[in-house]
Order: sequence, then structure tokens, then C-alpha cells
Amino acid sequence: MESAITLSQVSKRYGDKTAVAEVSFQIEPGTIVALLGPNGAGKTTTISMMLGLVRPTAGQISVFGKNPRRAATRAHYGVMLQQVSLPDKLAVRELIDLFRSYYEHPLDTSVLLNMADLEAQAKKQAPTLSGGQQRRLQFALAMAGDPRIVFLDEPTTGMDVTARRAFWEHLRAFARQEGRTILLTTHHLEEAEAIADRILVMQNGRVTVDGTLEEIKRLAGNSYVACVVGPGVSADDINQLPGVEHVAWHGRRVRMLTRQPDDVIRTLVFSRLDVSQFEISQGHLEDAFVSLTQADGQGDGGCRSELANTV
Ligand SMILES: Nc1ncnc2c1ncn2[C@@H]1O[C@H](COP(=O)(O)OP(=O)(O)OP(=O)(O)O)[C@@H](O)[C@H]1O
Repeated sequence: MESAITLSQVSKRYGDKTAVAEVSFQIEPGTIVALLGPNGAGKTTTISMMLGLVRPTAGQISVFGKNPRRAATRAHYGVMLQQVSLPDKLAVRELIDLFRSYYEHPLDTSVLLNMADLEAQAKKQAPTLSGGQQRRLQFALAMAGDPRIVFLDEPTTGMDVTARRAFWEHLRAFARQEGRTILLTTHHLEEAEAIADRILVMQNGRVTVDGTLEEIKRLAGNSYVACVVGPGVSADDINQLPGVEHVAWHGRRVRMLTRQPDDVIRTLVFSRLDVSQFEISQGHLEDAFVSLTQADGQGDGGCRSELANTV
């Protein structure tokens, strides 16, 4: 099967600054791929090169086997970039119709309004929409041409929780159609966790991690051990356990973050402590992401700043 996107040894330099360094990967049709990484990692530059907006300094990019700069290739794209200004004289419906007119086989206006959940705002002028609604309108415009491949750069910025979940549902429905491919960048790690089949992590212009959600969690090696402790068990008893990196207490229930869950349980069982009801679970993508980016000692922590302590 022809891959949807292929990057071979792609680099981009701006003067002395290497934004993207020798990146190679292939994306198969029908997949949702999330591109993660701290601020300045090279995600937007990589997407811009796939879109044909920025020329690589070295290496090759093909989309459906063709040069992304060709108009015929771009006709299959749906694109949502980070900074977009919308015309201020047109109503939502008029703007959607304008974008539909650019394509040979556009989706129906009603379908697009529904995808963006903007039926009630169809007659409103774009600048009067809220930030989240404008983002949804940009999504409708990106989908106007019924694209085979969709590039979304931080698509849910400004959307509330309900809008974000509805948006994910629309993306999933889109991806269920045969051969449709989505590449999105996001700082919302739960977004990648919720919808991506595959996750690429970029740091300092390089792809440092590439795998499914499960593979990445396993690679990061974070697990939780939870158990119920009796009143005689102190915080010190738990904090002193070897291999425990973080502890959270919920009443008498303790949740420990560790890379060696079996060792922690063994130590607890052989201790004389009053502990019961053990459970082991895998960490969230957020924990895996922090572990992986910290392990490399790279990145400026742009994603980390919004990481809740999920232990
Ligand atoms: N036009 C440009 N001229 C000079 N440097 C640039 C240009 N565009 C990007 N860079 C630099 O290249 C690096 C990668 O930037 P890029 O925008 O691709 O990162 P990003 O991962 O998308 O970041 P963010 O998460 O903040 O959007 C950064 O150091 C940035 O300052």
C-alpha cells in the first residue's frame, strides 16, 4: 500500500538554527497520528514542510507518492493552522460556501455545519464567534473539500471540554472512512491519548519516540501500585520503599508511581506493614511523556507546564 506521507532524512535550517534534523518516518493511510513535543521542538515546521509551505533544506517529502508542493496533491488536503484570520464580512454559512466553491467534490454545507457544531451560528459573522467557535469554523473550512488527509496544528486550542470531545468524535468518524489520514499536533496529551493510533514525539528537531500509545507507556515504564494501608502505616513507611518515585494519599488508599511495580509489591508483602487490596495499572501518556522528555534532558518544558499531577 502506498504510504500517505513519507519523510526521508528531512532537515530544515533557519540560518544557524536547525529547526528539523534528519527526520524520517512514514504514515500509512487510515491512521490518526499525534505529533507531540515541547515548544520549539519542530512540529509546526515539519507540518509546514508536509504542506509544501516551507522547503526542506535537505531530504525528501512525498504525500501520496507526490511532491507536496504540487497543486494536485494539495487538493486532497484539509488544513487547520495555528494562526488564521477569517474574513470579517462573511457569515459562517457564506464562508463555508466560499470554501466549498474551491473544490470539485465538496461536502454539503449542512454536513460541515454539523461537524463543527455551528448550526446555531450559521448566520453569525465569523469575528463575533467565540475563540472555540472560530476554531470549529476553521475545522469546517478544513473539511470543506472532503480531504483524504487532514493536518491539524493544535486544533482544540480555545475549545471547552464538551466541544473538544465532540471534535474528537468528528475526527474519529472521519478517520473511519476508508484510507483517511489525520496528523495533528497537540499540547493536550489527553487528546493524543483519546484519538491517536500512533504517537511521534519530537525534541530539538528530531523524532525521539515513535509508537502506539501502549508502546510509549511501556517504553516510559511508568506504572502505579495502589493499595489500602492500615492506620499504623506512616507516610515515611511508604516514602522509604525502594523504587517509588511519587506517592499520593486518598484517605487510607495509597497510589505509588514506580518503574518496578513487582519489586514494590514484593517489598510491601514481605514487610510487616498492614497493607492489602493491591492494584497495578499503567501510567497515563502524560507521565510517559514527562519521563521520556526528561530522560533526554531536552525540551524547554512547554508541555510539562500543563501536566497535572495525575498520580
Ligand atoms: N521562520 C523561522 N525563522 C527562524 N526560526 C524559526 C522559524 N520558524 C521556526 N523557527 C525555529 O525553529 C524551531 C522549531 O519551531 P517550530 O515552530 O517548528 O516548533 P513547534 O514544535 O511547532 O513549537 P510550538 O509547540 O511552540 O508551536 C524553534 O526554535 C523556532 O524558533
